[in-house]
Amino acid sequence: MSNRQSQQNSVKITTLTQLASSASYSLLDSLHRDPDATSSGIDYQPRQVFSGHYVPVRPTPITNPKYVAHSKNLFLELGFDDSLATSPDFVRLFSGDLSQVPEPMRQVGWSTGYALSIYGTEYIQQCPFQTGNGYGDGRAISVFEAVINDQRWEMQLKGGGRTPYCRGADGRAVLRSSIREFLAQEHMHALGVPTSRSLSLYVSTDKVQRPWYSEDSRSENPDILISESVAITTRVAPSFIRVGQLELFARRVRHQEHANALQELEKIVLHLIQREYADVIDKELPLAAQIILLAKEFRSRLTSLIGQWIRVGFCQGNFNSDNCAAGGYTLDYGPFGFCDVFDPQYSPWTGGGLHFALMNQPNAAQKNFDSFCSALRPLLSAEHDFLRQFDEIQEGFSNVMHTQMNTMWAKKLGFEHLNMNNHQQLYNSMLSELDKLMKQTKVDYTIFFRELSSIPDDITPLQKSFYSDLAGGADEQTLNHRWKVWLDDWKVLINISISDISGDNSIANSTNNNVSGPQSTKEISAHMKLVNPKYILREWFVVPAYQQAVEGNYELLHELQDVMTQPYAELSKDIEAKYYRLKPTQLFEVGGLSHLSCSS
Ligand SMILES: Nc1ncnc2c1ncn2[C@@H]1O[C@H](COP(=O)(O)OP(=O)(O)OP(=O)(O)O)[C@@H](O)[C@H]1O
Ligand SMILES: [Mg+2]
Repeated sequence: MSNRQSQQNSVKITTLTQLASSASYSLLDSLHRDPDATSSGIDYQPRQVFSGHYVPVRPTPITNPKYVAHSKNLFLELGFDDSLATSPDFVRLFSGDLSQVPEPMRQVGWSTGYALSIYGTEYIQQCPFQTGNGYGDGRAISVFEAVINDQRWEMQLKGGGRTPYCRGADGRAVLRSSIREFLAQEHMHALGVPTSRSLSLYVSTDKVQRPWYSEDSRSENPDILISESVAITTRVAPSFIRVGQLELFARRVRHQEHANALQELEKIVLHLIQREYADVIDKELPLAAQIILLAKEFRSRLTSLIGQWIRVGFCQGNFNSDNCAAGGYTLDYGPFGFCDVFDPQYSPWTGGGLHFALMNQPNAAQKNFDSFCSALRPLLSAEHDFLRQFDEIQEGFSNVMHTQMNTMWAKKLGFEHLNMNNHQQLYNSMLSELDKLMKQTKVDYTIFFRELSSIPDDITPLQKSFYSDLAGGADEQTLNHRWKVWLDDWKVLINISISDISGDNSIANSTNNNVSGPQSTKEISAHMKLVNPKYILREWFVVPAYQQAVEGNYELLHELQDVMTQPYAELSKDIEAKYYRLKPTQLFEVGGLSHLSCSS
């Protein structure tokens, strides 16, 4: 019986008391508490936190919490009954009120400090004290950790109120940004991209002021102040340890800030291994050997993650080390976006420049990996052999990243099983012409690859993805001719890959050494449709959903939730007409819709 079936058949959790019995607070019980913190968790003023791994914080509940949405998929995986999402105890806890939770749940949550590196450069100015001791979870508060179906989960409120790291801000998240994060997390999971997950979303009657864009504003930055409802989303992950968190402790070691600095670094690293890498790293190994395995595995997860992001056209517009989860999954859906037009320089965040643009994400990831390595290095200082291996792992990042990207493109184009050694030249020229054509024609990335996945007879279906209005001076006839030639070349390769598999040609050097590849174009098409999604969470789908939600109508939000958790499926004609289409030209360049200045 599959895991999912056994969960469906087992008795569902319907009360918070039942859920409480799975409580297991590994972080609170094995890491160090800030010695200056009070255990009551009434700790809302910005202050410096000099040591310890976490600060106990009691969330500040939102007033009149009202149910907006929950993730049915995650509920199913966790064995939660859907009714739990609207049960008073559950709503109370996940809207920030811990005062009545059943034992052994704890009435105090926790927030963690972290450091920040932007594209590999260490920053401390972001911290109000200019020391780095005031920077961390300013509005994220974890409230529960549990082992459910043999898997450890941490549940964290986003927008749960102020913490010592709030830097004078209000600790809140608005409904708009909460809906974006809520939808995106479950969409990414359905796309098969590792990510934090969404549990629940509650809105309040409380309002806060936020800078935003006036209607149809073309301005880069918000130009008005608006009043918005606050909300709390709960996100769930095996841990929320960020690369920036490891850096914080490593910097303290480097600057010899206190006597326990090295011990705190070691503890957080071992804790990370247990939370995120227990299945691949034996905890009985010496520390240095564990660190080598950790670096190797994180490199593998991170490079694979970036390949997956690019596969689905996802851009993490602010991929700093504090937004880089050390478990190797996607975290912090602030200024993120899925590209409509294929543009290597696509970046949804106006402040991200080219650093965090779509096709520069491998480089941004490498910078975060370098920050990760420099955080681990103090733990290897006396271990020369291990240090050499560690250097090799760090230096090997770009090669591994390159291989991941090649594999990703091969899969996206239906060549999972092509024997590259025999056809490299043909393959390379096909790929390079595709790159040029996609840029010159201005294709819709999702629609193009989805249409290609049907292995069309001619270019007519592909033309559905062309933004002809944007192609500027390009000569349409010449482009169409080039597309015809390209499609023929691509199909020659597709046919070769089928004969490679069915014939005697050696498969030993194929991209993944798997001999049981597809035997027909039909099978290749089916494979491609599992790699190239049909439905993608475009920002201009989300905007009307949150605009409606602000009025108390969640219909569009729930429809999007439904569609975007089945991104590879063929859905109804109505849904197709609504969600499988080009971005309307008039929506390009509109602030809040085509770009964002911050996560607010
Ligand atoms: N309204 C707010 N109140 C307090 N702190 C905030 C607020 N908004 C952002 N921050 C803090 O500013 C920093 C940078 O924000 P960023 O947009 O990267 O993160 P975020 O979206 O709040 O959170 P996360 O990375 O946890 O998903 C974070 O440390 C965050 O906690
Ligand atoms: Mg962040």
